[in-house]
Amino acid sequence: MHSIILKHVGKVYHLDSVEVPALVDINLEILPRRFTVISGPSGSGKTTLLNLMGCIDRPDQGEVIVDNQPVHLLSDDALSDFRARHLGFIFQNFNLLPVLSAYENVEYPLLLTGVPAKQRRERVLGLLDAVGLADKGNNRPGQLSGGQRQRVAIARALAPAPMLVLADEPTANLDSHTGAAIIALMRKMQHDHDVSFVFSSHDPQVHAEADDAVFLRDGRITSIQRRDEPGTEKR
Ligand SMILES: Nc1ncnc2c1ncn2[C@@H]1O[C@H](COP(=O)(O)OP(=O)(O)OP(=O)(O)O)[C@@H](O)[C@H]1O
Repeated sequence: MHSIILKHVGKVYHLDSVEVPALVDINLEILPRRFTVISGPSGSGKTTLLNLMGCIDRPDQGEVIVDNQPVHLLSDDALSDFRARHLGFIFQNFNLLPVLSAYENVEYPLLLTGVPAKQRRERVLGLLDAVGLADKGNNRPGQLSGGQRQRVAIARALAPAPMLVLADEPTANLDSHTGAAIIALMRKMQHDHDVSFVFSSHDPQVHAEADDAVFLRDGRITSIQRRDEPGTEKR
C-alpha cells in the first residue's frame, strides 16, 4: 500500500443556482498503515473528503491518487471495481443490509468480487471471530446491539482485504463506552490486517487513538498533526 495523495483538490456542490464550495485547494498525503482522523466543525467538508478518497465521488479540480492509481481519471465502471476490490467502508448508521444475517452481510462484498465459496466461508468465519461475534452469525442486524452492528460493519469492511478502510463518524451513534470498544477494535484490526484507516470524527476518543490528525475548516485544511514526527505542519 502506498499513500493516498490529494493535489489541489476542489469540490463544489450546486444547490439550484447557488455554488457551495465544499473543498478548496486540498493538498494532503495520507500515509500508509496509519490511523488517520479527519476532524472539523459541521459542514467543514469531512464527508466530502472521505467520499473523494473512497472513490464514491470525483473532484471538480485536482488529482486524487490512491496507491499510485490516479482514481479521478477512471471510468465509472473502473472506479466501482477499484472500490469493491481495494476499499472498505464503515458508516455512522452501520448501513448493513437488514434482511441478511451478520454472516451474509460480511460475505456480501466477497460475492461481488467472485471469491470462491470455501475461501468466502473461511474469511467470513475468521472475521466474525476476530470482531467477537462468532456466535452471532445468524442474527440479522435488527437482532444486534449498536456496538455489535458496528462490529459486523468492521468485519464487512475488511472482508475483501482492502488496502484502505474509510469510516465516516463510526462512533457517532454509540454511547461512549461502546464507542471506545469499537475504536479499540478498529485499532487492533488496523494493526492485524496491516491496512490504512481514515476516519472522520468529532469524538475525542478517536483523536486520542489516531496516529495522524487532519483539521478542516470551511473546506480548507487548517492543520496536519502527525504522531511520532518531530514537527507539526501548520497552514
Ligand atoms: N449533496 C450536496 N449538495 C449541496 N451541498 C452539499 C452537499 N453535500 C454537502 N454539501 C455542503 O458541502 C459542505 C461540506 O459538507 P460535508 O458533508 O462534507 O461536511 P462535514 O464536515 O462532513 O459535515 P458534518 O460534520 O455535519 O457531517 C457543507 O457546506 C454542505 O452543506
